Amino acid sequence: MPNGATWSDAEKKKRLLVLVNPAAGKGNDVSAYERDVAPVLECAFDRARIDVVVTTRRGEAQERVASMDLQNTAAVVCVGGDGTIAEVFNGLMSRGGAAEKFPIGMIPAGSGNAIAKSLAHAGGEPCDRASAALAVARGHIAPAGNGDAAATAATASVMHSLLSFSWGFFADVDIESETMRWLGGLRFTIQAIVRILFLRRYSAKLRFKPLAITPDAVPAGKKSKELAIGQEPKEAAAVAAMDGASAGDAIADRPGWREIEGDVQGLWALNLPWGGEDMYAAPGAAPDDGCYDLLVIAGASRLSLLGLLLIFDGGAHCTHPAVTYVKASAFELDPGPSHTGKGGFIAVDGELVARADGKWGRTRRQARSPSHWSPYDPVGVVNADP
Ligand SMILES: Nc1ncnc2c1ncn2[C@@H]1O[C@H](COP(=O)(O)OP(=O)(O)OP(=O)(O)O)[C@@H](O)[C@H]1O
Repeated sequence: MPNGATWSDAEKKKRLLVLVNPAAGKGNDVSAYERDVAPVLECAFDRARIDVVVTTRRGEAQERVASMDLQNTAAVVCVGGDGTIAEVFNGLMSRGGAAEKFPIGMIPAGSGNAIAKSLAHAGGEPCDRASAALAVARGHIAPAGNGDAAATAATASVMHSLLSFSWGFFADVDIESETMRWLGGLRFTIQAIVRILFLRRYSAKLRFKPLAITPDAVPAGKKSKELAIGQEPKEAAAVAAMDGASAGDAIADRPGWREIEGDVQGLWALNLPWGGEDMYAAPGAAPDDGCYDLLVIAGASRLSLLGLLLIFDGGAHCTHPAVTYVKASAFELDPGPSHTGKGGFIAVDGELVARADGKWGRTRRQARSPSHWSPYDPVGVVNADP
């Protein structure tokens, strides 16, 4: 369905599958769905055609979507956070074909809500349940990933990503803050401060294929390239930092690739501009630009990281001396352990990536235990959009 279109009569006769994750955010109250979302959805779909499923465990949303009747369903609506959307997206991608372009409605009810925030920002809408419900009821569909999704060749399995790939500082903050889920989005800030105070040092080898940003290279309709020409001062400053040619060392046997090796503290690769509702992490990112925006932190002191944390909400971190910000069509990460032997997680769309041998990361409790620590194998991430 093109942007701006609304549900056709034929689609309105289909069913709407609503998946409510009661564990998302501070603990999703199903009555909040009934109060804020259901009445709006019922403007477009007959109540009897709306199937509401409250998930009972991790993985259920993915399983349901993997086996649902696509022909008779108009869309899947996620009431949860990025993890819920990631499950639904992976469930659809596992089916292949038309399922890969199946509409997903996103009602922000998680801690980060980065995907919903990015889409709301692009549409000039506020990121809240009622506005998102209205967007679903209107049937306005925007591309959010299929043409630009990463096939993440992680060690244990292939994971498809709409939003992000993170390692080191960024993933540790995300994964280790899950015990503070009751705090909502504040859990990220608190855990980031903890991680800065008890700083871990990591080593890694990061290889990436940067995209040269020049006004001449701007394909029509590509938002991130429009930003590169500079429409908003803050964003233009951030995009100015995306000079792939000056980031990293050239790799002799791989033309066009660069390498950063050594004291790399964290990598956050984003497919969308917002990394959380108040984290304008990658101002130049767009869902359909065929690349990831890489944020690499290397050699930063505690003070420097604290300073970074304070300016993350507006995008100014991109020009910080400790940050390399570059657009890349592919990248490979060979992560080493942290000097404490703890953390060093990899997360895709905020979800922990398990290791291939299953010895570590089989459960989150195991993953957090240093006795289970061993490094990941190298991970390659490519963009599905050539
Ligand atoms: N009934 C349930 N009990 C426990 N976990 C669940 C249940 N249903 C779904 N989950 C899992 O809850 C996890 C967290 O959900 P989600 O990511 O949507 O919320 P969040 O982490 O608060 O938000 P965000 O990812 O935006 O920060 C997901 O990994 C999902 O698989």
